[in-house]
Amino acid sequence: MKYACVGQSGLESSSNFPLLSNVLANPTAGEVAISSEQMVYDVVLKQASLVKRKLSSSSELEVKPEIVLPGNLSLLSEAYDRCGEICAEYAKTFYLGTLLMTPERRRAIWAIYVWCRRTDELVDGPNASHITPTAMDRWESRLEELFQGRPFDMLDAALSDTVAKFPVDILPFKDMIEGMRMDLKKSRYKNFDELYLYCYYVAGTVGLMSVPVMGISPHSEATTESVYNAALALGISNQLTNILRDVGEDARRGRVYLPQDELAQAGLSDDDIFAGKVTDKWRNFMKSQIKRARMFFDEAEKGVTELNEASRWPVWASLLLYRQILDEIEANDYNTFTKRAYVSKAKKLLSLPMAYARSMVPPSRKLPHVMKA
Ligand SMILES: CC(C)=CCC/C(C)=C/CC/C(C)=C/CC/C(C)=C/[C@@H]1[C@@H](COP(=O)(O)OP(=O)(O)O)[C@]1(C)CC/C=C(\C)CC/C=C(\C)CCC=C(C)C
Ligand SMILES: [Mn+2]
Repeated sequence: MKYACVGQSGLESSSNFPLLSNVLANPTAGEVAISSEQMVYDVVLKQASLVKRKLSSSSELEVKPEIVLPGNLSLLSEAYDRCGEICAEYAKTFYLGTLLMTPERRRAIWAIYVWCRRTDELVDGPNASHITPTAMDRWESRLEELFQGRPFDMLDAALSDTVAKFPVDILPFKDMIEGMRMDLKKSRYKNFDELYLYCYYVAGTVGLMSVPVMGISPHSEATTESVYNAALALGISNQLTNILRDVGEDARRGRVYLPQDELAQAGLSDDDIFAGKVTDKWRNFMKSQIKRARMFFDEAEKGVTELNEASRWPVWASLLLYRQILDEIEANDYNTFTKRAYVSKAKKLLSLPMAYARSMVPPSRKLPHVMKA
């Protein structure tokens, strides 16, 4: 059966899918039209059931014992240390947050971070103009190899060890590569449905990769699916924020990630983006985009408390810090053409104890059913 993705306005709510409607529109003959959100939700369900199955079939906790040859042990620990250094260099606050996690979880998250960073660098880094589809295919083959225990280099070896120890599936990794491929060949997004899929590929996937390592609290009564859904929402909200912050920078590279149909509805076009003038039309457009990004952050909040206690702080910190970029965009009068919205050091510092306080809140218990008099 063939599936066709369809467009959605993206701001309405529906019962099955938390933030979007699942409208079927204009499928061509022989196709069943499903929205990007439905496609991505299927991935969430698959990941959640996979992790449940793997955990219930294993008699140990999540971490498998080390079976390594004596010489390899120190090589592996060097590889993880290098991942930690890279993480500290690129994402200091997040790195600090990981220090609260258990050593196994912490180094596994570093290994995932480094693989994501390297994947992003392929299309965003200094050599991006030389990256061909073949290079992406080779990167994907390397991924498959490392999942089968045959890493190509030291950093891959750390991830190879991580995926052997935690119930991490290859699909979100492959999907991230797919997102980078999309970035190479696509510079416009017809509607929010197309943009949603892109955001899932490049950022929602990070949530799906991280939860099996971070772990869900043993006290959580939430369903695994709902926690994965929140993780996905955090990735989407971060990426939407990233896009709103970088409108000017992306336009200078010939890229417009904003949904074309919503721009048109607001009376705007690519030319307005390239001209970079803050008008009332632009302000109104940005207000609705910010509102949507905040809805995804709200959705993400519901899941953070359900994570293992030691994993909550870095996630809260990342959520609070990234969400404040939206406040800064507002404070800059929506000028994301020439001003980069950033959160000051003072505000960042203030957010850290706030994140810590939130991370102390245990998962909520379902109230026992109370009979009405
Ligand atoms: C605690 C935490 C944040 C863990 C995630 C660690 C991790 C593996 C991060 C990888 C990030 C990465 C390098 C992704 C590659 C693609 C990319 C660059 C995406 C953008 C990140 C922001 O980076 P930056 O501002 O540096 O962007 P530029 O390249 O400079 O443009 C993204 C916007 C998305 C990153 C997505 C997340 C951080 C989502 C994390 C979600 C979770 C950890 C799930 C938490 C669980 C629940 C239940 C809420
Ligand atoms: Mn990037």
